[in-house]
Formats: sequence, structure tokens, C-alpha cells
Amino acid sequence: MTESPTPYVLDADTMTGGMRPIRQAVVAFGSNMGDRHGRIQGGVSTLEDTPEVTVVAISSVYETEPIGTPDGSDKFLNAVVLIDTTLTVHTLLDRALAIEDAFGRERSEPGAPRTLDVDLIIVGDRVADDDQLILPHPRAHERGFVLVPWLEIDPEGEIPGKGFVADLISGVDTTGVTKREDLEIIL
Ligand SMILES: Nc1ncnc2c1ncn2[C@@H]1O[C@H](COP(=O)(O)OP(=O)(O)OP(=O)(O)O)[C@@H](O)[C@H]1O
Ligand SMILES: Nc1nc2c(c(=O)[nH]1)N=C(CO)CN2
Repeated sequence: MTESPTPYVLDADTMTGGMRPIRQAVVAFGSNMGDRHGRIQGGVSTLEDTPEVTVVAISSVYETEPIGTPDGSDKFLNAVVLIDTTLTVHTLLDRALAIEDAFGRERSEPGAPRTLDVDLIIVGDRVADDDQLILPHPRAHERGFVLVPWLEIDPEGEIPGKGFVADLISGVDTTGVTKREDLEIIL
């Protein structure tokens, strides 16, 4: 009997064969349109439904003043999630974009209200800089609406090349970031 060759997966990111490593990633969710809490809850649940993703920790929900959006924009709800994943970074990005689409995201002009925004903040120590993906997220280190929820669930958190979340947060205005004690994201 002829044996078939041993199947293996070529990991496009590491270009090594065999098992893909488990990486811990930080994923940020934001919404400032419609049922903001329902959309973030749905987005986190959908991410957890991905076979190669395990949600490890979920922050509280924060109400946040909009930053970098047109005057008069509505406030956001934001939350941050820690996951373990064996997905490649680009497949994880595709998953994030599909979740945005599933919750009604329309890509219009920058700063337009968003039903659901899903950003990859870090994926382990992976660095990316291409047309689709920049890692670490290039603006995360200056965003209170990312750093405050991230610190809550990961006091040792670090943005490679930028520093520890606990240190970065002291250089950021966090006055517009308020925990919503009445809301939570559950699996
Ligand atoms: N780390 C990343 N996480 C998510 N999307 C990214 C990342 N790096 C690059 N992108 C690209 O950004 C595009 C979407 O940008 P989007 O319209 O969501 O930006 P934004 O949410 O308005 O702004 P910001 O990126 O500052 O949060 C995606 O199509 C994706 O290819
Ligand atoms: N408070 C807040 N402001 C933002 C947010 C966000 O999630 N929260 N997302 C943006 C673009 O992704 C731009 N500005």
C-alpha cells in the first residue's frame, strides 16, 4: 500500500511548515451608532465562534468621547478582548473585517459613524506593514479608549516598540473614558 505524504500547513507568516504557534492577540471593539452594546456583544461572540480563536479575557464596556471624528459625533462604546489564536495575522484580519461587515459596517469617509469597528492592536510580537495590515496598530498607543480597557484585563500588557500599557497610559488624556457599570460583554 502506498502511503500518502504527510499533510502539513505552510504558515504564510512564518514560512515554516508544521503546527502554527498560538499567539496572544489584543482586539479592540468600538461602536458609535445604533445598538452599540448589542453590536459589540455580537462581535465578541462571533469572534469566539471562530474555531482557531479562544477568548481569554474581556474588558468592561467604556463610554468614550469620540477622537478624530467630525464635531458633533456621537460617543462610542469601546471594549478590548484578549484572545489566543493559531490564525495567521492576515486571516485574523479577514475575520475582523468579516465581523464588521456582519454587523452592518459601511466603509465611507474617515470619521463617519460606525456600527462596529474591530481593530487588531497587537498579535504577539508580530510586526506587519502592508496595504492591508499594520501591526502593532499604529494609533493604539495614543488612544485612551484602547489603553484603559486593555490595562484592566492585562496589567502586564505591552505594545512592542512602544512600551508597557501601564506607562503609555500616563501620557494619554483618559478623561473622556468612563466605565459603564451597567453594561457587560458575556460569552
Ligand atoms: N491593525 C489593524 N487592525 C484593523 N485594520 C487594520 C489594521 N491595520 C490596517 N488595517 C486596515 O484598515 C482598514 C480599515 O480601516 P478603518 O476604516 O476601520 O479605519 P478606522 O477604524 O476609521 O481608523 P483606525 O484604524 O484609526 O481605527 C482595514 O481595511 C484594514 O485593512
Ligand atoms: N472614542 C473613540 N473614538 C474613536 C474610535 C473609537 O473606537 N472610540 N474609533 C475611531 C476610528 O476607529 C476614531 N475615534
